[in-house]
Amino acid sequence: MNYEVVIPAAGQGKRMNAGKNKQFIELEGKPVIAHTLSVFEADPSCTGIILVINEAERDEFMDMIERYSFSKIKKMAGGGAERQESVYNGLKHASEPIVFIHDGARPFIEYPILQELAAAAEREGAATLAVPVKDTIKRVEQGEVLETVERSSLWAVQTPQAFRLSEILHAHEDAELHHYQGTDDASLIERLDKKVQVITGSYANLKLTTPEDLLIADAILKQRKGEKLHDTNRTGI
Ligand SMILES: Nc1ccn([C@@H]2O[C@H](COP(=O)(O)OP(=O)(O)OP(=O)(O)O)[C@@H](O)[C@H]2O)c(=O)n1
Ligand SMILES: C[C@](O)(CO)[C@H](O)COP(=O)(O)O
Repeated sequence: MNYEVVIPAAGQGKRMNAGKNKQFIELEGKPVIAHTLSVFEADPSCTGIILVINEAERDEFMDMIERYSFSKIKKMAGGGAERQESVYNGLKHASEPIVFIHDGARPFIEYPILQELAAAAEREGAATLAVPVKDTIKRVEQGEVLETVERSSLWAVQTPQAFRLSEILHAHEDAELHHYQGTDDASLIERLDKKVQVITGSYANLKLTTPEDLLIADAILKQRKGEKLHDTNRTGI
């Protein structure tokens, strides 16, 4: 099933504290955003990529696109002050009935799960990847525990999230109208009392947020490289 993807990459990476947009941090010599784009570039069902960027970084993005010969980027939209605004700016350029939204800062998404997500979005209207939380979660105020939240139904939500285009556009329009700020796009659908299907993702699909995430990122890449080498040796290719 075909889809387009909106990739917000217009953040500042404040928590990463790298002195630049974290999209341009290199992992094994390749910028984070190039790792992310490569997955969608390689997926035949992805018909177009809408990349959302800071205008001030346009030249840097253009150089990266040329260097890796990405051919599916149909639009580079300008980012907004918050992620939600950046995504909405990108969505306005989408045209496929199914659209994915995926953080530029999640470079480890893997190809096989994308079809499952697209099918769920077509069937249910909205779908997200998520994983069960591993830690005990407590509600805390002013350094004091208020309660321990029952963990069995808590999931950590990831991207991609997939939607019928008409529905997510309407949800963003309505959120803007009512000044609602969510931390993901699925929550904009939820506030309209519509269903969001959960597809179990992978703990490796982490969002690079703080410096220690880069250590995990290196380990994931090394492990994947090792796996590829192992496959190549087995098949003799
Ligand atoms: N105004 C914004 C804010 C975020 N993003 C993008 O949304 C994704 C997830 O956001 P986050 O991890 O919070 O990234 P930053 O906003 O860059 O990080 P920070 O909050 O630490 O500054 C990232 O790919 C980021 O580039 C965006 O396009 N526009
Ligand atoms: C959308 C998201 O990736 C879901 O986990 C996440 O909420 C975006 O990151 P932010 O730090 O809230 O901008």
